[in-house]
Amino acid sequence: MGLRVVVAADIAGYDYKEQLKKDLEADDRVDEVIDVGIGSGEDVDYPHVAVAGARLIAEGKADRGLFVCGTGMGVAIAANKVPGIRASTAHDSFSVERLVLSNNAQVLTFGQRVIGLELARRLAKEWLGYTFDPNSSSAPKVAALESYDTGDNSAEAARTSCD
Ligand SMILES: O=C(CO)[C@H](O)COP(=O)(O)O
Repeated sequence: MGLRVVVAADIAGYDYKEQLKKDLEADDRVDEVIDVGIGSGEDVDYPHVAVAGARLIAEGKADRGLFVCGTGMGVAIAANKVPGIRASTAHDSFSVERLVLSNNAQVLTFGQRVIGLELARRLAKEWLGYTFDPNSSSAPKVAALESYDTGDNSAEAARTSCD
């Protein structure tokens, strides 16, 4: 089964979002692209579109998010406000890989004012190819993140590497 990817952008990320959306729609690994805005002629600030997109993932209606604003940082910060969501900007190949394989992040963000369009398109393609391995050495660290999110303090009680 292919991925359901939600895309979102403010006005500073709109042009990239439109191109990335086309790329995703043409990609065999993607079953569905859900666009939560902004649409043409709209102007909605980044916190609102990013939270709307992240909520779809938290509710199980989408698997991943690709969000764009001027820097990528605003949409990432906003998406991370939604419990269960892990989002970050990544503008290089290694970071995109680790965002999935280390952090099991559902949301990748780009800054339209920071990264070139062709690099963003290439990184988005690479991103689709990664799948988190729940048996990897990164899994307990992601579980610890989740436990801080839910307020379950079991991971903090069992922590081994920060003392
Ligand atoms: O990049 C943004 C937020 O991180 C956004 O697209 C522009 O925000 P602003 O600099 O506050 O206008």
